[in-house]
Amino acid sequence: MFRKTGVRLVSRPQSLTSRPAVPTRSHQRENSRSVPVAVFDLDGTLVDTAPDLWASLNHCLVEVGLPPTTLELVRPHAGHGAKVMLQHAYTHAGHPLSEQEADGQLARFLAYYEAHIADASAPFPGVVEAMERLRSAGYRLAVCTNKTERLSRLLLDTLGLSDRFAAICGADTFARRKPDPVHLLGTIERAGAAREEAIMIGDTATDTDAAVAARVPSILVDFGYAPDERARRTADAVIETYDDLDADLCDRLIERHGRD
Ligand SMILES: O=C(O)COP(=O)(O)O
Ligand SMILES: [Mg+2]
Repeated sequence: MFRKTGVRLVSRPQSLTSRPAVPTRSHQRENSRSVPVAVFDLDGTLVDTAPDLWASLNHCLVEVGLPPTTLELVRPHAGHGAKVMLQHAYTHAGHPLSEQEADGQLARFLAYYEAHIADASAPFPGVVEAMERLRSAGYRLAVCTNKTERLSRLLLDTLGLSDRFAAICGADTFARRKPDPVHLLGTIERAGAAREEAIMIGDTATDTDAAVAARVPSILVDFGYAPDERARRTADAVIETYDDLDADLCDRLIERHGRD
Protein backbone atom coordinates (compact mmCIF):
# COMPACT_ATOMS: atom_id res chain seq x y z
CA MET A 1 0.00 0.00 0.00
CA PHE A 2 1.05 3.59 -0.47
CA ARG A 3 2.62 5.04 2.65
CA LYS A 4 1.29 8.51 1.99
CA THR A 5 -2.37 9.35 2.46
CA GLY A 6 -2.58 12.51 0.34
CA VAL A 7 -2.10 10.81 -3.06
CA ARG A 8 -5.31 10.19 -4.97
CA LEU A 9 -4.83 7.75 -7.78
CA VAL A 10 -7.18 8.22 -10.67
CA SER A 11 -8.67 4.82 -11.30
CA ARG A 12 -7.23 2.82 -14.15
CA PRO A 13 -7.80 -0.82 -15.07
CA GLN A 14 -4.85 -2.05 -13.01
CA SER A 15 -4.42 -1.14 -9.38
CA LEU A 16 -1.24 0.36 -8.02
CA THR A 17 -1.92 -0.72 -4.50
CA SER A 18 0.04 -3.95 -4.81
CA ARG A 19 3.63 -4.17 -5.89
CA PRO A 20 4.16 -5.62 -9.36
CA ALA A 21 5.52 -9.18 -9.50
CA VAL A 22 7.95 -8.11 -12.22
CA PRO A 23 11.19 -6.33 -11.22
CA THR A 24 10.59 -2.67 -10.34
CA ARG A 25 11.68 0.05 -12.74
CA SER A 26 14.56 1.06 -10.52
CA HIS A 27 15.83 -2.54 -10.60
CA GLN A 28 15.46 -2.65 -14.36
CA ARG A 29 17.27 0.67 -14.70
CA GLU A 30 20.28 -0.61 -12.82
CA ASN A 31 20.82 -2.98 -15.74
CA SER A 32 20.06 -0.54 -18.53
CA ARG A 33 21.13 2.89 -19.69
CA SER A 34 17.66 4.47 -19.55
CA VAL A 35 17.23 7.60 -17.48
CA PRO A 36 13.90 8.62 -15.99
CA VAL A 37 12.79 12.26 -16.19
CA ALA A 38 10.27 14.25 -14.16
CA VAL A 39 8.99 17.14 -16.26
CA PHE A 40 7.54 20.06 -14.29
CA ASP A 41 5.22 22.81 -15.41
CA LEU A 42 6.39 26.19 -14.06
CA ASP A 43 3.61 28.69 -13.16
CA GLY A 44 1.37 27.21 -10.48
CA THR A 45 3.43 24.01 -10.19
CA LEU A 46 7.08 24.76 -9.45
CA VAL A 47 6.81 28.42 -8.60
CA ASP A 48 3.98 30.50 -7.15
CA THR A 49 4.30 33.35 -9.63
CA ALA A 50 0.85 34.87 -9.07
CA PRO A 51 1.98 37.69 -6.71
CA ASP A 52 4.37 39.21 -9.30
CA LEU A 53 1.90 38.69 -12.15
CA TRP A 54 -0.71 40.44 -9.99
CA ALA A 55 1.61 43.40 -9.30
CA SER A 56 2.33 43.68 -13.05
CA LEU A 57 -1.39 43.72 -13.84
CA ASN A 58 -2.00 46.44 -11.29
CA HIS A 59 0.86 48.47 -12.77
CA CYS A 60 -1.14 48.48 -16.04
CA LEU A 61 -4.62 49.02 -14.55
CA VAL A 62 -3.57 51.97 -12.42
CA GLU A 63 -1.92 53.69 -15.39
CA VAL A 64 -5.26 53.96 -17.19
CA GLY A 65 -7.14 55.00 -14.04
CA LEU A 66 -8.73 51.61 -13.27
CA PRO A 67 -8.84 50.21 -9.73
CA PRO A 68 -6.24 47.53 -8.86
CA THR A 69 -7.42 43.92 -8.96
CA THR A 70 -7.12 41.33 -6.18
CA LEU A 71 -4.80 38.34 -5.99
CA GLU A 72 -7.82 36.02 -5.63
CA LEU A 73 -9.14 37.19 -9.00
CA VAL A 74 -5.76 36.76 -10.68
CA ARG A 75 -4.86 33.29 -9.41
CA PRO A 76 -7.27 31.21 -11.55
CA HIS A 77 -5.93 32.95 -14.69
CA ALA A 78 -2.27 33.08 -13.71
CA GLY A 79 -1.41 30.04 -15.79
CA HIS A 80 -3.07 31.21 -18.98
CA GLY A 81 -0.63 33.80 -20.25
CA ALA A 82 -0.30 37.57 -19.94
CA LYS A 83 -2.84 38.41 -22.64
CA VAL A 84 -5.64 36.39 -21.02
CA MET A 85 -4.82 37.81 -17.58
CA LEU A 86 -4.90 41.38 -18.93
CA GLN A 87 -8.17 40.85 -20.77
CA HIS A 88 -9.78 39.31 -17.72
CA ALA A 89 -8.60 42.05 -15.34
CA TYR A 90 -9.72 44.87 -17.64
CA THR A 91 -13.10 43.26 -18.31
CA HIS A 92 -13.60 42.76 -14.58
CA ALA A 93 -12.79 46.45 -14.01
CA GLY A 94 -15.59 47.31 -16.48
CA HIS A 95 -13.24 48.35 -19.29
CA PRO A 96 -12.71 45.50 -21.80
CA LEU A 97 -9.38 45.95 -23.60
CA SER A 98 -9.68 47.11 -27.20
CA GLU A 99 -7.40 45.66 -29.90
CA GLN A 100 -5.58 49.02 -30.09
CA GLU A 101 -4.90 49.10 -26.34
CA ALA A 102 -3.97 45.43 -26.03
CA ASP A 103 -0.48 45.56 -27.59
CA GLY A 104 0.65 48.58 -25.57
CA GLN A 105 -0.66 47.15 -22.32
CA LEU A 106 0.95 43.77 -23.01
CA ALA A 107 4.33 45.47 -23.59
CA ARG A 108 3.90 47.51 -20.38
CA PHE A 109 2.92 44.38 -18.46
CA LEU A 110 5.88 42.35 -19.74
CA ALA A 111 8.45 45.11 -19.12
CA TYR A 112 7.29 45.48 -15.52
CA TYR A 113 7.05 41.73 -14.99
CA GLU A 114 10.57 41.14 -16.31
CA ALA A 115 11.98 43.77 -13.94
CA HIS A 116 10.11 42.28 -10.96
CA ILE A 117 10.01 38.60 -11.95
CA ALA A 118 10.94 37.20 -8.53
CA ASP A 119 10.14 40.03 -6.11
CA ALA A 120 7.51 37.89 -4.40
CA SER A 121 7.44 34.68 -6.47
CA ALA A 122 8.74 31.63 -4.64
CA PRO A 123 8.93 27.87 -5.14
CA PHE A 124 5.88 26.08 -3.70
CA PRO A 125 6.44 24.59 -0.24
CA GLY A 126 8.33 21.29 -0.39
CA VAL A 127 9.04 21.34 -4.12
CA VAL A 128 12.80 21.83 -3.79
CA GLU A 129 13.00 18.91 -1.35
CA ALA A 130 10.84 16.78 -3.68
CA MET A 131 13.13 17.60 -6.61
CA GLU A 132 16.16 16.58 -4.53
CA ARG A 133 14.47 13.27 -3.59
CA LEU A 134 13.83 12.56 -7.26
CA ARG A 135 17.37 13.52 -8.25
CA SER A 136 18.97 11.34 -5.65
CA ALA A 137 16.83 8.43 -6.91
CA GLY A 138 18.32 8.97 -10.38
CA TYR A 139 15.64 11.13 -12.00
CA ARG A 140 16.56 13.97 -14.31
CA LEU A 141 14.41 17.08 -13.98
CA ALA A 142 13.04 19.29 -16.75
CA VAL A 143 10.66 22.23 -17.19
CA CYS A 144 7.94 22.40 -19.85
CA THR A 145 6.10 25.73 -19.53
CA ASN A 146 3.92 28.04 -21.58
CA LYS A 147 5.92 31.01 -20.29
CA THR A 148 8.48 32.14 -22.86
CA GLU A 149 11.81 30.35 -22.56
CA ARG A 150 13.65 33.61 -21.83
CA LEU A 151 11.37 34.60 -18.94
CA SER A 152 11.36 31.03 -17.62
CA ARG A 153 15.16 30.98 -17.52
CA LEU A 154 15.27 34.45 -15.95
CA LEU A 155 12.83 33.36 -13.22
CA LEU A 156 14.63 30.09 -12.49
CA ASP A 157 18.05 31.79 -12.58
CA THR A 158 16.87 34.48 -10.17
CA LEU A 159 15.53 31.83 -7.80
CA GLY A 160 18.77 29.84 -8.09
CA LEU A 161 16.99 26.77 -9.48
CA SER A 162 18.17 26.55 -13.13
CA ASP A 163 21.12 24.24 -12.49
CA ARG A 164 18.83 21.45 -11.38
CA PHE A 165 17.20 21.08 -14.79
CA ALA A 166 18.48 19.05 -17.74
CA ALA A 167 16.13 21.06 -20.02
CA ILE A 168 14.05 24.24 -19.72
CA CYS A 169 11.59 24.56 -22.61
CA GLY A 170 9.13 27.42 -22.99
CA ALA A 171 6.13 28.31 -25.15
CA ASP A 172 8.44 29.47 -27.95
CA THR A 173 11.10 26.73 -27.78
CA PHE A 174 9.36 24.48 -30.32
CA ALA A 175 6.87 25.07 -33.12
CA ARG A 176 3.92 24.32 -30.84
CA ARG A 177 3.21 24.62 -27.14
CA LYS A 178 1.27 22.62 -24.54
CA PRO A 179 -1.22 20.98 -24.82
CA ASP A 180 0.45 19.95 -28.08
CA PRO A 181 2.57 16.84 -27.39
CA VAL A 182 5.46 18.29 -29.44
CA HIS A 183 6.32 20.57 -26.51
CA LEU A 184 6.43 17.81 -23.91
CA LEU A 185 8.13 15.24 -26.17
CA GLY A 186 10.73 17.83 -27.22
CA THR A 187 11.44 18.63 -23.56
CA ILE A 188 11.89 14.93 -22.72
CA GLU A 189 14.26 14.53 -25.67
CA ARG A 190 16.33 17.60 -24.69
CA ALA A 191 16.61 16.16 -21.19
CA GLY A 192 18.19 13.05 -22.75
CA ALA A 193 15.34 10.73 -21.79
CA ALA A 194 12.64 8.71 -23.53
CA ARG A 195 8.85 9.00 -23.41
CA GLU A 196 8.57 5.59 -21.75
CA GLU A 197 10.60 6.83 -18.75
CA ALA A 198 8.94 10.23 -18.34
CA ILE A 199 6.29 11.72 -16.09
CA MET A 200 4.65 15.18 -16.22
CA ILE A 201 3.79 17.17 -13.10
CA GLY A 202 1.43 20.11 -13.62
CA ASP A 203 -1.43 22.19 -12.27
CA THR A 204 -3.92 22.50 -15.16
CA ALA A 205 -5.66 20.53 -17.89
CA THR A 206 -3.14 22.05 -20.33
CA ASP A 207 -0.50 19.90 -18.61
CA THR A 208 -2.56 16.74 -18.24
CA ASP A 209 -3.83 17.03 -21.84
CA ALA A 210 -0.24 17.40 -23.10
CA ALA A 211 0.70 14.30 -21.11
CA VAL A 212 -2.21 12.28 -22.54
CA ALA A 213 -1.33 13.40 -26.07
CA ALA A 214 2.34 12.47 -25.54
CA ARG A 215 1.35 9.13 -23.90
CA VAL A 216 3.12 10.04 -20.68
CA PRO A 217 1.61 9.65 -17.18
CA SER A 218 0.88 12.81 -15.20
CA ILE A 219 0.50 14.02 -11.63
CA LEU A 220 -1.76 16.98 -10.89
CA VAL A 221 -0.83 19.31 -8.03
CA ASP A 222 -4.12 20.24 -6.43
CA PHE A 223 -2.85 23.53 -4.99
CA GLY A 224 -1.98 25.14 -8.36
CA TYR A 225 -3.90 27.80 -10.27
CA ALA A 226 -6.59 25.95 -12.18
CA PRO A 227 -6.94 22.28 -11.26
CA ASP A 228 -10.37 21.78 -12.86
CA GLU A 229 -12.42 18.59 -13.11
CA ARG A 230 -10.98 17.76 -16.50
CA ALA A 231 -7.44 17.92 -15.11
CA ARG A 232 -8.43 15.73 -12.14
CA ARG A 233 -9.95 13.17 -14.50
CA THR A 234 -7.08 13.05 -16.98
CA ALA A 235 -4.23 13.01 -14.43
CA ASP A 236 -2.94 9.61 -13.28
CA ALA A 237 -2.64 10.84 -9.70
CA VAL A 238 -3.49 13.97 -7.72
CA ILE A 239 -1.33 15.25 -4.86
CA GLU A 240 -2.20 17.91 -2.30
CA THR A 241 1.35 18.47 -1.06
CA TYR A 242 4.87 17.96 -2.38
CA ASP A 243 5.54 15.72 0.62
CA ASP A 244 3.76 13.06 -1.45
CA LEU A 245 5.99 13.35 -4.51
CA ASP A 246 8.84 10.88 -4.64
CA ALA A 247 10.50 8.38 -6.98
CA ASP A 248 8.36 5.54 -5.64
CA LEU A 249 5.15 7.24 -6.83
CA CYS A 250 6.68 8.28 -10.17
CA ASP A 251 8.12 4.79 -10.78
CA ARG A 252 4.77 3.15 -10.13
CA LEU A 253 2.85 5.53 -12.39
CA ILE A 254 5.38 5.06 -15.19
CA GLU A 255 5.24 1.31 -14.66
CA ARG A 256 1.43 1.22 -14.72
CA HIS A 257 1.25 3.49 -17.75
CA GLY A 258 3.59 1.18 -19.64
CA ARG A 259 1.37 -1.82 -18.87
CA ASP A 260 -1.99 -0.21 -19.75
O1 LIG B 1 2.66 31.56 -18.43
C1 LIG B 1 1.79 30.79 -18.89
O2 LIG B 1 1.07 31.04 -19.86
C2 LIG B 1 1.58 29.44 -18.22
O3 LIG B 1 2.76 28.95 -17.71
P1 LIG B 1 2.84 27.40 -17.23
O4 LIG B 1 2.70 26.58 -18.49
O5 LIG B 1 4.20 27.34 -16.60
O6 LIG B 1 1.73 27.19 -16.26
MG1 LIG C 1 0.78 25.98 -14.74
